[in-house]
Amino acid sequence: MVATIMSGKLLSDELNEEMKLEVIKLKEKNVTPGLVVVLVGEDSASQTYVRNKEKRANTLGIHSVVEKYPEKMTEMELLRVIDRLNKDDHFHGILVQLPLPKHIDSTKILNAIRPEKDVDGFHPINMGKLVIGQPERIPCTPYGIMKLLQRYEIDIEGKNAVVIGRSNIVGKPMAQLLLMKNATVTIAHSKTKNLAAVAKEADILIVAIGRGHMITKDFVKPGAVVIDVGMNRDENGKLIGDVKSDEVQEVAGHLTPVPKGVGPMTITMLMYQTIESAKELLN
Ligand SMILES: Nc1nc2c(c(=O)[nH]1)N[C@@H](CN(C=O)c1ccc(C(=O)N[C@@H](CCC(=O)O)C(=O)O)cc1)CN2
Repeated sequence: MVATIMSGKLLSDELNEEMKLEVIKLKEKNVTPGLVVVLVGEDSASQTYVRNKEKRANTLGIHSVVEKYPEKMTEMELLRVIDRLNKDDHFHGILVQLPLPKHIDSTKILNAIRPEKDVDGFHPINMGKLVIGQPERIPCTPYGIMKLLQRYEIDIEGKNAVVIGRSNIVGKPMAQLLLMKNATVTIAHSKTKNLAAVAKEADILIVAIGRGHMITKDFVKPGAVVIDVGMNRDENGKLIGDVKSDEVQEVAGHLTPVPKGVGPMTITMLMYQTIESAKELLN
């Protein structure tokens, strides 16, 4: 068996065309969706992601501003920035690029964003709404994965889904979204006993561990759908996923590549939620 490759890049391109039309319609009603991205410090990967977000927003016709601040900025100063952006009607979405410098408590900062403008879906109100099955803003990576599963017509109801990783950004919201589609969901993590056996039960396996090539074919049930959220650098600096794709693709039914799998969908869903947030102005 050779797995079908689920291309986040292709789906992103399709959704971009739809979003461009949505933005044109909103502009005809005098609403220009606005996104502000706040970047603190000099992390080079973060700078790349922020640049990509800005580029994508511009392509779609979204008003996009990047506010850059020095590494030594204080928590209080950043809270004041958020307060100002919360009140600025030009912005329907506020995103604070993570990770923040260590001296700043990211939870405090994310909790200060107005939930309506929280296009990352990380605010406790938005997380809570997701948990009670009334989502309004959804973390972009798991949201993008759900769109990929839908696009590739993956049946979720009644399936065994195993999510490896329990972060607030990916693992927990991912499990919740799969549960909402009536999967039987297991969350596995670093303390899980016999991870390979647990993973091998999965019809849908979501891997967000952060360890390059850790998931070999021994973790995968034949025909399973395998979603690789990992973004790691190997010894040559090459981007690799958590899944050893060359051997897993011989066992899995579907597999997301790294790059061009889950990554592009994260940015796409950020744009999508910015547009949705702007649309709410019309209601
Ligand atoms: N506030 C947030 N911070 C961070 C998030 C987030 O969702 N919200 N996620 C990550 C970084 N990230 C977006 O911010 C992100 C990372 C990677 C990609 C992506 O498209 N990756 C490409 C490969 C890029 C490369 O070559 O390095 C791919 O997978 O094809 C998009 C978004 C942490 N911070």
